[in-house]
Amino acid sequence: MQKTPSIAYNLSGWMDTSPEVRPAVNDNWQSRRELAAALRRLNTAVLTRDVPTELLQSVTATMQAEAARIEANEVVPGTKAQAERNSTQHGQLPDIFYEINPASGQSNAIAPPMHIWQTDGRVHACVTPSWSYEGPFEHLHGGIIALLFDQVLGAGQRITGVAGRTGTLEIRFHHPTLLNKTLHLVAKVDRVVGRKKFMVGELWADDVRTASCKGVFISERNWPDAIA
Ligand SMILES: CCCCCCCCCCCCCCCC(=O)SCCNC(=O)CCNC(=O)[C@H](O)C(C)(C)COP(=O)(O)OP(=O)(O)OC[C@H]1O[C@@H](n2cnc3c(N)ncnc32)[C@H](O)[C@@H]1OP(=O)(O)O
Repeated sequence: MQKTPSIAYNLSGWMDTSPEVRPAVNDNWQSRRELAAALRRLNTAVLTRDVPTELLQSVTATMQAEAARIEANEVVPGTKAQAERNSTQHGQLPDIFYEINPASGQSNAIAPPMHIWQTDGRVHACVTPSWSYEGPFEHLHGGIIALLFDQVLGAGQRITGVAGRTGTLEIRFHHPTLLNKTLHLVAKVDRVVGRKKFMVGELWADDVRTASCKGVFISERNWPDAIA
């Protein structure tokens, strides 16, 4: 009988402690990072070029064929399944989380990607959103700002030693946020009350604070101690 693989649901080591993006854990993840970067580039190019219809149709046919080649491989859906696979190719839970998260995942083409690190009791992040994330003319979409805050405040709560889910996010948009510019986010724990972690964060473009956020993250009653 095949033994059920067990994993430690421990995310320690997931977050960097310096502004440098860490190298991929192996060639497979490095290749995924490069593919994700190519997909982001393609998406932004399609959105920002006056492309002839025939070229669009041709590229679509190519991409459909390429998607089918990838889909022909074994399905391993989601972070948990990938971690439980427990193979050297797939890495451990913190590695997988680092790569596939939709806000910060280096290997997720949806992610801008934002880079997050922890230092001095705060969580910092930087991100350069492209035209793919446009909301109002030439500016960042507010829903993307919410995504960035959710991730940064959500990452910051691990300073308390216990993870939790987002209960409430309250965002104030002070100024429009430009695209194609490196933005900085910072978050910290404001206070902890029972299972509730009250987080605060800010989004900065140069010396302009364009948005600020308050978030409540709530630990589950029976959350495994290892997850932090
Ligand atoms: C996903 C896990 C990742 C783990 C690794 C993390 C580390 C790596 C960083 C990654 C960063 C990712 C960041 C993205 C994180 C998401 O995106 S999570 C997804 C979005 N959120 C959800 O889906 C949450 C859905 N809601 C729920 O599951 C449940 O409502 C909750 C939030 C767990 C609370 O349920 P509950 O435990 O039954 O709460 P309950 O006992 O009724 O209330 C407990 C206390 O909280 C208060 N409360 C309840 N709900 C709320 C609320 N919505 N707002 C404010 N207060 C509330 C109550 O008033 C009560 O307060 P007190 O009476 O004690 O003063």
